[in-house]
Amino acid sequence: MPNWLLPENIADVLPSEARKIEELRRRLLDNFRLYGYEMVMPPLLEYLESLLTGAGQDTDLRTFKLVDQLSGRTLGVRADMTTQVARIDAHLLNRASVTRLCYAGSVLHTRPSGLHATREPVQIGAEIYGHAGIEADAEIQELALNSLALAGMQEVRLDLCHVGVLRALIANDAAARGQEAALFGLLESKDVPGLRAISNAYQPATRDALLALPGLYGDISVIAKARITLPALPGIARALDELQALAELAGSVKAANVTIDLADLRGYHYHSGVMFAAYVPGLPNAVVRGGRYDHVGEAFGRARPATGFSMDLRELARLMPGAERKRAIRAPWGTEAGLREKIAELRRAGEIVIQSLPGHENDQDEFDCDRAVEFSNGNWIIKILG
Ligand SMILES: N[C@@H](Cc1c[nH]c[nH+]1)C(=O)O
Repeated sequence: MPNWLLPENIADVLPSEARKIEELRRRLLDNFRLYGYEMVMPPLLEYLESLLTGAGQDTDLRTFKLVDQLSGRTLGVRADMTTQVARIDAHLLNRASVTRLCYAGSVLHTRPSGLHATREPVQIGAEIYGHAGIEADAEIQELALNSLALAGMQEVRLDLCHVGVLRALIANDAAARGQEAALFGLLESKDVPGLRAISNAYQPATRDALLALPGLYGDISVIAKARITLPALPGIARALDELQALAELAGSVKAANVTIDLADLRGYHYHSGVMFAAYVPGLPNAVVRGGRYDHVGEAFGRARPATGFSMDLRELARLMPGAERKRAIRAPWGTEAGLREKIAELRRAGEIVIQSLPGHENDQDEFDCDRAVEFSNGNWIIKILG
């Protein structure tokens, strides 16, 4: 095996793709700033216990582990920056007010999340801490949809769900308590026979509700149907009200097609309330995931309401149309003051100027040199190339 082969689902990013990713990263971060989000840069590695605090078993399985030669302790490479940002909010900032934070950076996954998925996504996201009301979720949802629009995504499907429905059902039935993980798993895979088997000993109302959840999928009318089908527990009523408010809000954004899926709890292991995932044509996996996770701050010793979203820049950039080749100016190699001054002036004006190294006059692959700097009648001038 040649020793320059890369591991499976790990790849180099070549120039035109790298430029798309970087331009999108800048565009999204600049937009987050317009909403008042402050950027933070958590470390790539942390002690494993801190990295996995509040993160759930799913994150544990996705985390690469290694031994720290300095302390002898186990370190983890981040698989998701969201909980790191919650740690920053809980411990380092220690603010009592609302805090808006954003981030962008590589994360590593031990296993790809799909057949062709990368194990090194470039995660970008935004989080709000300190507000428990639906208004924060509404802002996050708007920003997520807005980010997809900035990435040129025209057709977006937004799936909304709420972990509060299942939690309320479990809390209300002694026989179901302690079986939360199994129930989440069965609902994730929409395993109705499995749900039927596990719920044998539950109250009939809990059982009927669990068996109804996989069918509570569709447009906003599902919420009204759920109000009739599911038991009238306060936790369920609250969850359905929140879903209704967010679905109406998202429905008013043009190009977003909203669906409700009360059994879609895939990949949400630290979330505590309303959750969403956005899908675009051409990609089976969600391009954006987000939602409320009020208990993670508590695991860090400081309870803070939290909600946010994140997405993979690599995947988004791949869905965008190919970047056009950038127009550039070719200049000869040389050290004369006049030439150097001319080149500097053009670059100050935002032009790309590429000096040809001797013997490599036609090498500029990514750039379309439509002009050239030339010496004519004692001056350095720009010549349009045909
Ligand atoms: N980081 C979560 C999404 C999220 C961000 N903030 C809240 N939830 C994920 O990757 O699924």
